[in-house]
Amino acid sequence: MNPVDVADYAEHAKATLAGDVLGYLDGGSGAEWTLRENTAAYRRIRLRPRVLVDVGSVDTAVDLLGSSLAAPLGVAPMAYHALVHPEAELATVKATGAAGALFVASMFASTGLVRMAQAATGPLWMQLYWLRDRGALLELVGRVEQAGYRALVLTVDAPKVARRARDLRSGFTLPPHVRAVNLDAELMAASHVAEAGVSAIERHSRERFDPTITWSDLGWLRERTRLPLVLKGILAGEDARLAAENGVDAVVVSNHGGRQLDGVPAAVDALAEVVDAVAGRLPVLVDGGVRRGTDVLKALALGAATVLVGRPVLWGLAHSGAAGAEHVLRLLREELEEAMALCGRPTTVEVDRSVLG
Ligand SMILES: Cc1cc2nc3c(=O)[nH]c(=O)nc-3n(C[C@H](O)[C@H](O)[C@H](O)COP(=O)(O)O)c2cc1C
Ligand SMILES: O=C(O)C(=O)c1ccccc1
Repeated sequence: MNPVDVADYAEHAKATLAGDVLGYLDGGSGAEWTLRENTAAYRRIRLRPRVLVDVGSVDTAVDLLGSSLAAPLGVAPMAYHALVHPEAELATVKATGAAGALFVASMFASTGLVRMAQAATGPLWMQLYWLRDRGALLELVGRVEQAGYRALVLTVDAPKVARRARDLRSGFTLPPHVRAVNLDAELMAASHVAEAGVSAIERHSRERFDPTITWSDLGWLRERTRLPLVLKGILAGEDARLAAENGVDAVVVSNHGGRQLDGVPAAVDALAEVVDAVAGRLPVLVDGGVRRGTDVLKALALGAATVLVGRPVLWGLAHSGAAGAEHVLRLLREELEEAMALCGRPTTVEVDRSVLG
């Protein structure tokens, strides 16, 4: 049967992917409470439509850090797209451009960063973790700048990767053909070996990520790149304010898709606090649990500039490569268009908190 919504793609992935890969993709940390909250929270938010508004044409376009997007949608940075399809990030990058969305490549992408840039037809950002080896970090930043990426996204909610029970139970390790090709061979090797009680991904992050960095270190990176700097993994208003004061250009409200600290609220429930704290000084993005166009509308209403989508894109990629990933993004965009029309808000600038009931 042809998928008609994101839930259909989720079901297809569940029925067809190998158990350990599915567990790595779909799973979260701890008791997976936050993971469940991410989707449950959207279902608790109610919409408040206005009627007899001319919605003969609906425009989903937004501007974000100097780029214009046909839809307020982006692909969240996710490691190793090659786990689910041989065309990997080349397929998802092409799909994203075709859908008019933003692509955020993971530092742990399984495709070369130059090849991703060559396949891109829309804005492309690169996500980074802060490596203990600052030389290696800067060298990577140089290659990212050179390749034409338009922003750096520093993920700050993972000084170490959290324990994920599904990966420990399955003994998940990367298959030999899946590698973080933009990082050095030593780092890559660690992710292929399992060890009792520590997943391969958890271990290499512990060895290579720098858990000591603070706001003052951010200045060091800020001085060494001209690219806009985005912080991903903000959940507190105080941190959003500090971001604005420390030369950061945008923040992503995120709990890492329920994969880091379990027990934090759904990203969408933390959104208003962050939006209010930055008070228009920075664009605020959000990710986690977006599965419907109405979810996108709710996030925009709470002040998000753009919404990032994670797992659904990999479900689409697993289903049918670039076509599936593009269909997932187009579905969300079409559902958003429909929701905006039915809510009586034909442009994104008209979407504010009055949309919420
Ligand atoms: C398989 C997988 C890999 C991920 N890898 C990364 C990563 O390399 N860097 C990062 O900042 N976030 C990573 N994330 C988190 C996503 O960027 C995003 O925050 C999350 O998936 C959003 O939630 P959603 O999947 O419910 O849309 C990953 C998430 C998944 C599911
Ligand atoms: O799996 C993840 O969520 C993630 O962020 C990650 C971290 C390090 C390596 C690969 C993925």
